[in-house]
Amino acid sequence: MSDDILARLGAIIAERRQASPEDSYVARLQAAGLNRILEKVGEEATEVIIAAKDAGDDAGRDALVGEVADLWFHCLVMLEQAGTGPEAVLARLEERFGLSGIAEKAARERSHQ
Ligand SMILES: N=c1c2ncn([C@@H]3O[C@H](COP(=O)(O)OP(=O)(O)OP(=O)(O)O)[C@@H](O)[C@H]3O)c2ncn1[C@@H]1O[C@H](COP(=O)(O)O)[C@@H](O)[C@H]1O
Repeated sequence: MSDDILARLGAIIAERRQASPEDSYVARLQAAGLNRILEKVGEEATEVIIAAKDAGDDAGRDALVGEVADLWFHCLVMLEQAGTGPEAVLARLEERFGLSGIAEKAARERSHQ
């Protein structure tokens, strides 16, 4: 089922701490460490931007979806490395749901005065 795919993927990424880098791409990234993971997040973000510029037709949109999936996946690996996971990000989005970005920014600026 796709509705809990982020949670399921987060759980697999955490389990890969016990896996061998020979057999698992995630374990290989974890063994390589934070800088390598951040390098991958940066590469994937750049690929998303390039794909978004070229997403004017079905093939382009499909390529963009694939690049965003790569970025989300590598962000999950980064979150696990930092000791957190997708549940925390989903909870944050849930908290913000329905709150206009403009209203949120205004409230933040008032609290800093
Ligand atoms: N969702 C993904 C996923 N998305 C992308 N990728 C990998 O991320 C890499 C993307 O990097 P690039 O496009 O830069 O390709 P590359 O040149 O092969 O990468 P590098 O050599 O630069 O590392 C590819 O190797 C993809 O296979 C993923 N690898 C794993 N998963 C999930 O993670 C689970 C655990 O994976 P393993 O740890 O490999 O078992 C899998 O079952 C999947 O569900």
